[in-house]
Amino acid sequence: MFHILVADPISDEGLDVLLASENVVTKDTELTPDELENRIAQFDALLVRSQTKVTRSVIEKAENLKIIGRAGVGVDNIDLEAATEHGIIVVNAPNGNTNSAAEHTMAMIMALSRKIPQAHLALKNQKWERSKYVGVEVKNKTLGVVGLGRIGTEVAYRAKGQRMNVIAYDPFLTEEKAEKMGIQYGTFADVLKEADYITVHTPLMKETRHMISTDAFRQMKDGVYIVNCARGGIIDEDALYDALVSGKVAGAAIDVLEEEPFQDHKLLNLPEVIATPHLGASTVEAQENVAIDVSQDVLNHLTGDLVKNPVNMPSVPSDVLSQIEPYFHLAEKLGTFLIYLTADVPEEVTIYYSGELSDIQAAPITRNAVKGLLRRHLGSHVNDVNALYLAEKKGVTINESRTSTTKGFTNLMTVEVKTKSGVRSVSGTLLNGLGARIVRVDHYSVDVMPEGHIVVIHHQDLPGVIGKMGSLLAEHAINIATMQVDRSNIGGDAIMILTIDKYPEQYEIETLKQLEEISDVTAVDL
Ligand SMILES: NC(=O)c1ccc[n+]([C@@H]2O[C@H](COP(=O)([O-])OP(=O)(O)OC[C@H]3O[C@@H](n4cnc5c(N)ncnc54)[C@H](O)[C@@H]3O)[C@@H](O)[C@H]2O)c1
Ligand SMILES: O=C(O)CC[C@@H](O)C(=O)O
Repeated sequence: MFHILVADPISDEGLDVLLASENVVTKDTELTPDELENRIAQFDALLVRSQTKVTRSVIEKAENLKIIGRAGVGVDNIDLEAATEHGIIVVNAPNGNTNSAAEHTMAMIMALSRKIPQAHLALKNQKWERSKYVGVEVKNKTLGVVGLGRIGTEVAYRAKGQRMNVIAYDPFLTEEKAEKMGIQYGTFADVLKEADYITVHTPLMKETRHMISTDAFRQMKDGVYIVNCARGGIIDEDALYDALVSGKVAGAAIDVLEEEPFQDHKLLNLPEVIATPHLGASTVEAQENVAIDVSQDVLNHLTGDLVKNPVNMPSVPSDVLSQIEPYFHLAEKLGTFLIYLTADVPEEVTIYYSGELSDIQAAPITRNAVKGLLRRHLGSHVNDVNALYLAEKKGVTINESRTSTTKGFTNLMTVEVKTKSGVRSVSGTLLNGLGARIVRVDHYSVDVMPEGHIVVIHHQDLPGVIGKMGSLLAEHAINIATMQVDRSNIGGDAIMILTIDKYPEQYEIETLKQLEEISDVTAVDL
C-alpha cells in the first residue's frame, strides 16, 4: 500500500483510478512550502499542477518518494535535476490539455482584436462607449507561431480556419512539414518581421527565457499583437511593458506571468493588456484528461509497470520494449559482475552490442548495465532514472557501440570498464530457452549463469590446482555447485569460475589466496 499526496486541485473524476486502488490518497491543496517539506517524507507519490513548487529542498526531504506526477504539460515548477539525482521519476500529462490551451489562445486572440474584455468592463460600469472599442479583423492577417508543438500546431490550424496566414518557427519544423500543413516556414527573425500577431508556445527553458526581448520587439511590425498562453518568462515583461507604452505593440493577451499568482502587476494596469489567471488548461475536459493520464502513470510506476509519459527518462514504445526487456536483467548482472572484478575507479564504460542486438534501441539496456555497475558502491538508490546521471556526476564516461563480433552467439552484449590500471570486460548472451549466460570474462570463454554466489579465481594452469581448491573449500564446508575453467595456453594463466552455495567470508577468500598457484580470488554476489 502506497501513500499518495495530491497537493494541487486535481479533478476528482480523474483521480478515481487512484481512489479505487488500495493506496492511501491524501488531498491537501493548501500546504505552505514549509509544510510540504515537513510532510513529504511520508509519501511515495506526489501529484501537482502548476502551483506547487517541487524544489530541491522538498526533494531532498522526500525519502520515500518514487514518482512526481504533473497533471499538465509544463514541468518548470519541478526541480528535474534534483528529482533525477534522487532517482525519482517525473511524469506529466502532455496531451490532455492541448485542445483546451489552443482554444484559450484563440479566444485570447479574438478578445484582443475586438477589445471584448475592455468593452465588457466599461459596459458593466454603465458606460456605452461604442466608438472607443473599434477592433480589427484577424482575416488575412499573419499569425506568427513560435513553437509549433502540440498546442502551437492546434493554434495554427484554428488560425487557418479564421482565414489567417500562419508563419511558424520551431527548431524541429521542416519546410516540407510546413508545406503539408499549409503554413509558411520561417526563422525566428522571419516570424518577428512578418507577423501581425505573435503567439508563443514553447516550454520555458534557459534557451527560451526572454526570447521575446527588447531586441525582438524592435524587429516586429509596428502595431503588432502579442499573446502568451504558454509560460511567463518567455516574454521579457519589462520589454513588453515598454513596447506597449511606446505603441510599438498594439495589445497583449496574457495568461501567464513570471511570478504567479500575480495581482498588482504593472502590465495589468495598461488598457491594451487583457489577461486571465493561467486558465489555458482550465476546462472540465482537460482537467479530467490530465488527471486520468497522470494517475494511471503513477499507479503504473508504483506497481512496477512502465509509465507512458516519463519526463526525466526516455520513453520506450511498447513494441521496442518487448524486444529489449529480456536483456535488462542480463545487462544489470553483467554490470554488477564486472564491478566486482574492477579494483580501481571506473573511468570509461563501453557497452558493445552485437548480433541481434546490433540494431535495437539499446539505451534502456545500457541504463541497466550502468545501474548494475554503480549499485555496488552507491547503493540501491541507483535506479533507471538516475543511473546515467550519477555516472556522469562521478566522472564516468558511458559509451555504446555496435559490433559485428558475435563469437558465434545470436546476441552478445559486452560490458567493458577502463580504469587507470587497465581494461576488464565481461560478455553475456540470452540463450534461447535457457536464459542468461556469462560467456566471456576478459579473454576467457566460460558458461556461467549470472545468479547467486560466484568465486572468480585466477591461477596458473598446473596439475592439481583444481583439486587443492576443492579440498580447501570443503574444509570450510563450502559446496561447489558448478565449475568452469579456461586458460590462455597450456601451463599459462587460467581462470576458474565456481558457483557455490553460500557467500564466502573474507577469511575464507584469504585462505584460497594463500595457494601459491593462485594470483587472485574475487567473490561476487549476484
Ligand atoms: N496556459 C496554460 O494553462 C498551458 C496549458 C498547457 C500547456 N501550456 C504551456 O504551453 C507550452 C507548449 O506546450 P505544448 O504541449 O505545445 O508543448 P510541446 O512540447 O508539444 O511543444 C513545444 C514546442 O516548442 C518548440 N521549441 C523549443 N524551443 C524552441 C525555441 N527556442 N524556439 C521555437 N520553438 C521552440 C519545441 O520544438 C516544441 O515543438 C508549454 O510551455 C506548456 O507548459 C500552458
Ligand atoms: O495546471 C494548470 O492548470 C496549468 C497547466 C499548464 O500550464 C500546463 O503546462 O499544462
